[in-house]
Amino acid sequence: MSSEPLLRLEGVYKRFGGHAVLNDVSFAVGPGEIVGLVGPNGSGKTTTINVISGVHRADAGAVVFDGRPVHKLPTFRLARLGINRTFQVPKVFRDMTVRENIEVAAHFGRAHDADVGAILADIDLAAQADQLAGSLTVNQQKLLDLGRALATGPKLLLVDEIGAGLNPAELGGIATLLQKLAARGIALIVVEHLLDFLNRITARVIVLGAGRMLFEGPLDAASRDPEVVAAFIGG
Ligand SMILES: Nc1ncnc2c1ncn2[C@@H]1O[C@H](COP(=O)(O)OP(=O)(O)OP(=O)(O)O)[C@@H](O)[C@H]1O
Repeated sequence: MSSEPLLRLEGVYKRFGGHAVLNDVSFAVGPGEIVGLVGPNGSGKTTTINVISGVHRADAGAVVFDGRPVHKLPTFRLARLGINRTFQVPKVFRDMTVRENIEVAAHFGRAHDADVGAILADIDLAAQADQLAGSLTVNQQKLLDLGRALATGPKLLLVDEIGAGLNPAELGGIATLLQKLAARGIALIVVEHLLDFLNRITARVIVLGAGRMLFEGPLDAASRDPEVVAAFIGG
């Protein structure tokens, strides 16, 4: 990790109605680093991603990206700066071809010269380039969702539960791809319930419990941390 992180969350708070969903969340991510974001259901993982990507605005605290505060910027401005994400349920245009999905996404990002062929090869969908996205399998739609995010030329990619419902071979393929992206310098925050999958791609996790940061460090140490164990078993 370089001396200046790419992303810094500083004391981020988010409430929905009377419910405090994020409570003083602070962490940093460097270029090319993969960080796992884990925690029980409802602990605030997706909300963290939604705040970083501009879907929700933090009530207090700051999100600093590439040295500038970005927590008041809308999603499309953040995409142009180099922040993009995937969704738990892939958001592809089902009536467009795979290639068209990537071409459209490229217009919203930083890299207007997106190399569509290279992205299709990365996500292993070159053979399906002219098929309608709606005809793809769930795994392929997740890969296309990732490809759409890549078409914007992200420096930071937020990956929300990409592993759910995939078989071991599909998981292996996605793990390899995420590592390849990190090796190119893209920072990744990976929200995931599948700890074996996370363990393959990163040694560093942040654990949230009821919106608070419970732990930051190696995954194997997290699993021995009493507060983390209590949060997962509802203690
Ligand atoms: N737009 C919203 N309006 C109201 N409450 C919300 C909203 N989004 C999230 N919440 C609530 O915030 C809490 C945290 O939700 P979030 O989706 O961030 O959790 P999570 O850790 O990603 O959970 P999961 O693992 O189940 O996806 C939950 O109680 C959820 O119901």
